[in-house]
Formats: sequence, C-alpha cells, structure tokens
Amino acid sequence: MTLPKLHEMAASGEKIAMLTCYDATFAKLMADAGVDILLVGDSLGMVLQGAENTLNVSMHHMTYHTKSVAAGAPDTLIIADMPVGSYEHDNEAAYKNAEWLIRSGAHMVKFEGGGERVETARYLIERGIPVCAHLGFTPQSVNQLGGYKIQGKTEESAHQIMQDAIDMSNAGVSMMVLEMVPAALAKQITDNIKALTIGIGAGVDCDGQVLVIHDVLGIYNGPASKPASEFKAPRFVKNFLADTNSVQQAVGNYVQAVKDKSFPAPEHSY
Ligand SMILES: Nc1nc(=O)c2c([nH]1)NC[C@@H]1CN(c3ccc(C(=O)N[C@@H](CCC(=O)O)C(=O)O)cc3)CN21
Ligand SMILES: CC(C)C(=O)C(=O)O
Ligand SMILES: [Mg+2]
Repeated sequence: MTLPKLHEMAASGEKIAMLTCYDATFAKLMADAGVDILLVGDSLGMVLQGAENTLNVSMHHMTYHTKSVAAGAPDTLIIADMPVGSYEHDNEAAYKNAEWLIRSGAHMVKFEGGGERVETARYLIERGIPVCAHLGFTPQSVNQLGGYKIQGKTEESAHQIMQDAIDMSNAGVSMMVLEMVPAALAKQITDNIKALTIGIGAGVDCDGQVLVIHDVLGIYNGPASKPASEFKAPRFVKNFLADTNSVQQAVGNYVQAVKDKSFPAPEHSY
C-alpha cells in the first residue's frame, strides 16, 4: 500500500479501511483480511494498559508496539501516533521522536491538533516524514475539552475545525483523522482539501474510516478502575463480532462494510 494508491482509491470512490493494531498476530490477521492501513494508536494506553485516558503513553510504548505491528504486516501501510509530550514543545524533538517511530517500522506519524501544530507538521514533512493530522475530538486534550464529546457543533467551532483542516492540508499532511465531528462538516472538509480524510464518528463521506480493534470485537468495557456495568460504548462504535464467530471474519466484515459504505450508518454518526 502506498500513498499514491490511496489517492487513486479516494479518486475512484473506494473507501479506505483503517483499524488500530498493536501486535504482530493482529497485524497479520488484518493484512490478510484486507485492512488498508494499520494505526498503532496511543489508544493502547486505554485498551492495553487499562488507563482512563491516553495521557500516560510514552515513546517507548509506541515504538515497542510499532515494531511488533511492522513484524506482522511487512506490506501494509503503518501509521504510529505520537504520544503526549513527544511533539508539542519543540520541533527538533518532534522530528527525533518521529524518526524513532519510522525506524521502528511506521511509514507515517500522526499527532493531534490544528493551527498550533502547523509548523511542526511542516518541519517533519520538509525533512521527509509523512504526517497524518488528527482534528475534532483530540483525546490527548480530553481535560481541556471537558470530556469525551462531539466537536464542531457551533458555527464558530465548525469554522475553526475547517480552517485547521485547510491549514494542515496546506502544510502538506497526507491524511487527517476527523474524530467526533458532525457528518456534514466532515463531508465539507473532505470535499475541500487535498489530504485524505479518515473518520471516526464523522459520517460516511470521509475518504476512509478507522475504529479501535477492541471496539470492533466488542471487548472493550472501560478502564480497569471502573466496573464494566458503568461503561457505555461511544455512538460511533459497532461490534462486528456480534454477527459471526471468528475474529478474522469480524475484521473482514468491517472492511466490507467500510467499502460498501454500510458503515458508518446514521446511527453511528452525529
Ligand atoms: N476503545 C477505545 N475506542 C476509542 O474509540 C478510543 C479509545 N479507546 N481511546 C482513545 C480515544 C478516546 N476516544 C473516545 C472515548 C470515549 C468516547 C465517548 O464516550 N463518547 C460518547 C459520548 C459523546 C458525547 O458526550 O457527546 C459517545 O456516545 O460517543 C468517545 C471517544 C476515542 N478513542
Ligand atoms: C482512535 C484513533 C484515531 C486514535 O487516535 C488511537 O487509536 O489512538
Ligand atoms: Mg490516538
């Protein structure tokens, strides 16, 4: 999988299927099931480590899991999240950390934020590192945003997200994840920027979709510190294992549902 191929897919209307992945066994299974892109997400702080948020994930965690995923899927495009503290403060440190992820097997790095991160995106891209942006709900800012909630609901915040998308695209990012934004806004962004858009709770009109694999399998029920009975899955999640008895088939059904645009349905969107 290459970036030109992904642009061809988008131009021909074929949707891009992305899933989070953290180890070699799942990487191989996902590659065989036709997943186009594997995201080594800092969601691993929540789904692997049992934390309440992604704020305590380190570069060591990210490089360890990136190496495992790369070992399992040598021919699949791999994106790795830059964790909290690895890119916000200075661009040289951001470059060194991004390079470490690339040397661990990632082909592209992803970090959260818009306008305030444009110069960092430019800095890495100028030095040959492909970048994926992440706009809308940005989990690393959960405490500033005041909880897990939809972004871009007011005209002003929708305008801000649109401007961030334009600015990041002009800085040269190859892709951007749009998380928990109204479907109409995600469509408008997708129609107006060069970068490919990958939605999670952003409607069916993005160029592609991403979900956390644990959510696809219906096995995540909240942080280790809280009883499962208190957990309610976010609206954008769908359990693809519910209709089959094999993990391979569940992942295959997710890919199929993204490709035939039956996922996300309006009930998964805002
Ligand atoms: N298992 C898992 N799935 C994810 O999608 C995910 C992670 N972990 N960890 C990192 C971030 C955090 N994310 C989250 C976590 C919770 C909600 C959530 O509870 N959403 C509710 C409330 C929305 C609202 O208040 O409007 C929802 O119903 O969507 C959303 C995104 C997305 N990412
Ligand atoms: C949910 C996706 C987009 C992510 O950033 C992650 O898995 O960390
Ligand atoms: Mg992330």
